[in-house]
Amino acid sequence: MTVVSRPADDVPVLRARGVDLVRDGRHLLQDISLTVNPGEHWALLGANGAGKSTLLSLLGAVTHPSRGVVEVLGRTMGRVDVRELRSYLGHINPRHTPDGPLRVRDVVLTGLTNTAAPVPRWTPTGQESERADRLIAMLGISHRARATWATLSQGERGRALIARALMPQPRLLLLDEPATGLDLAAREQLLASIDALRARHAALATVLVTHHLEELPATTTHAMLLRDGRCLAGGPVGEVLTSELVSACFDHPVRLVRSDDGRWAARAQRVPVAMPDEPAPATAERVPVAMPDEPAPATEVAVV
Ligand SMILES: Nc1ncnc2c1ncn2[C@@H]1O[C@H](COP(=O)(O)OP(=O)(O)OP(=O)(O)O)[C@@H](O)[C@H]1O
Repeated sequence: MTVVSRPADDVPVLRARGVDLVRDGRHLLQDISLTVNPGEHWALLGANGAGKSTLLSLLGAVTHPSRGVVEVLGRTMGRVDVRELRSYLGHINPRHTPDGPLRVRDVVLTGLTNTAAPVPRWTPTGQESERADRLIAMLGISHRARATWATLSQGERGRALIARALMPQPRLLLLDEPATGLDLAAREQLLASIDALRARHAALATVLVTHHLEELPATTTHAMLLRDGRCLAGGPVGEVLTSELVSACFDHPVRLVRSDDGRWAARAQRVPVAMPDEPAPATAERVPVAMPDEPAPATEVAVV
């Protein structure tokens, strides 16, 4: 195995060529090709089960392809130590659960060791601690830095996980449905944080998975539409995020609108829905029914 030195800045961050992933004899991904360059912000879109998270795992060097080649930061997967490669990747899973009753700042620091709990006898340097505080401030959660993880709201957790993923100064950030479970305000704050992050780190590349077009940050530059494990379209957002292609991707007629602030909204087009024939109203027949916890209705006894 080759030890991974700091990868060059001018190579594509990610390159997948003709990738298949087969599990239990089933193609979860088929013939996927994708190149992500520094500064590009990709959205992976598709219906439930289309293969988005599976593809993200491949791109994050978590899974190996059954066929084809995945190059992460110019290194071919299978030929390098993926643990070292992963230190250049920030993979954000909103379901990440820290191990133990950790405070937010400690969770953010575990981004350096890529572990669920602080590594025993490891202490961050002064610079690393300062970086954690700066990232926590950038994500707008300084007031919660000393709170325990369990007391955080879903939105605060989402932002803390981004800070955690940014600790090792990654070249690539992978975000798997980061807005899952957020209310409207928390979602908007999260998307604003992602936009600000992208503006501040011009060379950072990101890949964000979602099935809601409303959850795409305005700074999204490219998109790939996945359907049944295959790429339906991929490229600059202006070419891929069209009503026609998104309708084909979700197998449902959708009208896509991009507003002045750069965000997207999808409206399902009205389609006539055939209602099943309603059964003829039954003639009511009163039958005494015993309700739970109630005595059975008494049978009438004729008193003579
Ligand atoms: N390890 C595995 N073995 C077998 N099948 C799997 C495995 N992992 C995922 N799948 C299947 O692969 C398909 C794609 O799953 P994936 O989670 O990538 O979809 P997704 O597009 O992210 O869906 P969602 O939007 O619902 O999260 C699904 O049918 C899933 O059940």
